[in-house]
Amino acid sequence: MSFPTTVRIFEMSPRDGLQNEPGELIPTTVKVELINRLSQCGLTHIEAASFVSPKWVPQMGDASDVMAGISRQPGVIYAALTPNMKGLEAAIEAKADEVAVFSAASEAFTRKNINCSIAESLERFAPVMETARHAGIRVRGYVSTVMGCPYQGEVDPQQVARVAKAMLEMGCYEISLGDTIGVGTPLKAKRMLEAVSKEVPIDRLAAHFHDTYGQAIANLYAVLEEGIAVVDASVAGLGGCPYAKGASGNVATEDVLYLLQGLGIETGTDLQQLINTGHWISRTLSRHNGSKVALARGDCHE
Ligand SMILES: CC(C)(COP(=O)([O-])OP(=O)([O-])OC[C@H]1O[C@@H](n2cnc3c(N)ncnc32)[C@H](O)[C@@H]1OP(=O)([O-])[O-])[C@@H](O)C(=O)NCCC(=O)NCCSC(=O)C[C@@](C)(O)CC(=O)[O-]
Repeated sequence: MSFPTTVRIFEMSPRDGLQNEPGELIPTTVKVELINRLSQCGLTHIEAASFVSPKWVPQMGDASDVMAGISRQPGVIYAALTPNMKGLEAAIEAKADEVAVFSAASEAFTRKNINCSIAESLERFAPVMETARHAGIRVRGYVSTVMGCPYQGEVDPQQVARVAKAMLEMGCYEISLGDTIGVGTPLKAKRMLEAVSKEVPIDRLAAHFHDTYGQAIANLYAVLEEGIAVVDASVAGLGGCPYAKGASGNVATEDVLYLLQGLGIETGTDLQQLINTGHWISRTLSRHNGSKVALARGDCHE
């Protein structure tokens, strides 16, 4: 395979980036400003909110207010996580452009994350898919723990392939493969992708890599080489997972963009504006900026 000529970045920071932020609840105004700034950078796909139980993920409890507060830009998709019908109904009400259902390749992780088995999660998604289809809303699917699980350890690539296939057959337009705790390495990433792409065409797959072990950029390079053309990333490397202790954020969007620019791959995103946004949100949350590119470029030039 060879590298794709264009890559779509799916920006995760307002959802995956903020859902696990410790301490006080992040003000809705900060989330809204983050999303607006991201859309000004040229990003066209932003996961803006999560309609999950606020008892489980308190930081996402203001999802409806966030969706109501943003300045929607033409051509930008504002997406939301919806684990069940209750979430979907709220997301439709909030005018989410698309939604996402999420399961995992590990039974133990699925139980901790959404309180059911993998099979039950798929059953729960069936009415979500049906209702979203009637409402004309596209549904993305996430498979977590594709390269390792914080509870069960090793994860069989064939199991990742089975769950990904089931979600595709259910009607998900794209399956995002989550290295939830960032334990993957390039060879592992390639082997996992090899197994999954036998069941799901590569142009229906996305890479969602966390950077816990500092391997996310290397892993991305490996899967881009195999033809992956959709990458999930989070500005300033914001994030973690509430049900994956010790997991750090998604790979930083700035670092992904720098890699892609070096490969001559188009994304339509402004790197300097993204760096400024990463510095701004890191300052606002009093948080270390997890982007190496942003740190190398120094302070913001706003
Ligand atoms: C799935 C449930 C709801 C099951 O949770 P449950 O407790 O089994 O569900 P339930 O149906 O018994 O409901 C319990 C309570 O939650 C309420 N509830 C029920 N559903 C909703 C909803 N949609 N929105 C708001 N409230 C909701 C419901 O009304 C009820 O309220 P009560 O009667 O106790 O007052 C719960 O486990 C949950 O919300 N989990 C979310 C976990 C989560 O958000 N994890 C992070 C996202 S996944 C991720 O980060 C990985 C990813 C995608 O990034 C990829 C990767 O990196 O690998």
